[in-house]
Amino acid sequence: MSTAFDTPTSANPHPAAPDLKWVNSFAGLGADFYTELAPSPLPSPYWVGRNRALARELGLHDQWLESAETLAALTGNQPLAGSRPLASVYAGHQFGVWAGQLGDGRAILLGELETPRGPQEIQLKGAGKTPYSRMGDGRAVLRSSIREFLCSEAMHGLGIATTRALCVTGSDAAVRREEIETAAVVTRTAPSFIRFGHFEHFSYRNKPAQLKALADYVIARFYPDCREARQPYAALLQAVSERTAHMMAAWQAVGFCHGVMNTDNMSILGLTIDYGPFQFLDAFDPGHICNHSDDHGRYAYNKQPNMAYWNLFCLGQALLPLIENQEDALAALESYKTVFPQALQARMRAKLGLPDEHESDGQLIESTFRLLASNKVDYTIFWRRLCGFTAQSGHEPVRDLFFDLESFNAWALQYSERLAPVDIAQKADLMLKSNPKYVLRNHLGEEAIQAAKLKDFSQVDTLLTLLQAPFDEHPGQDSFAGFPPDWASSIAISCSS
Ligand SMILES: Nc1ncnc2c1ncn2[C@@H]1O[C@H](COP(=O)(O)OP(=O)(O)OP(=O)(O)O)[C@@H](O)[C@H]1O
Ligand SMILES: [Mg+2]
Repeated sequence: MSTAFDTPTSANPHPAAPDLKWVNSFAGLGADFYTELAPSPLPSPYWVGRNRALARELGLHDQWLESAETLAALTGNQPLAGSRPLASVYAGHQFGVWAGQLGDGRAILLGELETPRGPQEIQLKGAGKTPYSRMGDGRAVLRSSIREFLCSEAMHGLGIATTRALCVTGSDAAVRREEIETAAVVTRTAPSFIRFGHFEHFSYRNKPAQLKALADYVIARFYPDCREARQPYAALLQAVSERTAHMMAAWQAVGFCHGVMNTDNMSILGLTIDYGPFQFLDAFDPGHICNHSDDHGRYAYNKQPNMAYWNLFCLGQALLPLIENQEDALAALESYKTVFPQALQARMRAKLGLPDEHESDGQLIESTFRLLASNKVDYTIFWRRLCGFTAQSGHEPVRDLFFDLESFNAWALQYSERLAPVDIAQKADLMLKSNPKYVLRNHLGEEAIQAAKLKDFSQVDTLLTLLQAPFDEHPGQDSFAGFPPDWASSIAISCSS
């Protein structure tokens, strides 16, 4: 099939400037939804990390991510022909409180590209001030940009719905946070960056026509089945609730803490969005709070599923003028309460290597979580070691992780009994595909960041390779799959980014 991304032709001689096909459908919503503006340039940009696999998926030439023109364009220093840069307006509830109008304060949407994976929006995060920057400087620092770049690809590698990251470019331009840092820009992609907060904005401003236009746009592009429903907007709320439920089950199963689940950070497509103070659990602590700015633990690991429901409730309220009937809205939200536990249980069964469902599985999963919590066991290492556990053998490497051996032995007996009828090869295969060896632990990100600050980007590259295939063994790279060092617990990740 011939696409706009095929090998260069005489009409399109430079691989750095492929004939990108822009659609820019969001811009078609009209001026109430955004402000058109160009990104602000940064001096002397350089590459920090490049995701060639994603570039290929998007149908871009390999050389595209090598060229100086692309570097300039994705740092915001040079326009890309056909793009239509804009910052969108949204609102949100932050830490449970209505925050009023927000918007893309440092992210600029270049537009939407036609790609072999369907239309994809291209956004530059950290590309300068916009009318929605409020007190912010419109910038993102190198540290947080590397974290976002690596984590979005890690989540994708884990099979979790997420925005993606094509590259990070840096500049030595100074950015003031707690200390002086340097600037960076992450080029992100997603079918859409629309958040719950976009709907809240038009609802709270009492703009029903815009609210309806936005809902119709989202339905037409992403939830076309809802159009056929008796109440399309209630159907939309239900579909978003279900996607969010699947995303939350995936987070909980892998031990991912998001850290800032405000409604402006909830994607209408059920994608993980805004990688700020996130963390993959080291020792299993259900009440773990990864965001040092989250004083009351609103977004602690074990509260995330309820917070997602709270956020969906806000979306439901925002959609009420369209749904009209409160009963329909509540019924649509109910789906979260059934889909989330089912999806979580399915994921946990896979982690335990149980291909079929059994009525005692819920109890086994509960007792596994309790055991991990009381022994503060490393979450990722436990599950990976468990892949070698059978009813007859492989207990030792798992037992070594526990100090309360009596409880472990009781649990191991319960698990062994459940495993008895399961085919060993099938179990191992399922578990090795469900329990990653590599996750982006805080200390791994931190080491890559420290090296990157000295202009050594090799660890960013290495981590990207490992995290894009986190279930594979990667011989020779075991040091990236080990226990966190003692200093890892002193890493303080806050909202500052
Ligand atoms: N340095 C900054 N300059 C301008 N606006 C900012 C800055 N940091 C955050 N904001 C804005 O503050 C609000 C909340 O920020 P939050 O940290 O949730 O988002 P973010 O990390 O900037 O981006 P995103 O959600 O797009 O990944 C958003 O409207 C965001 O654009
Ligand atoms: Mg945000």
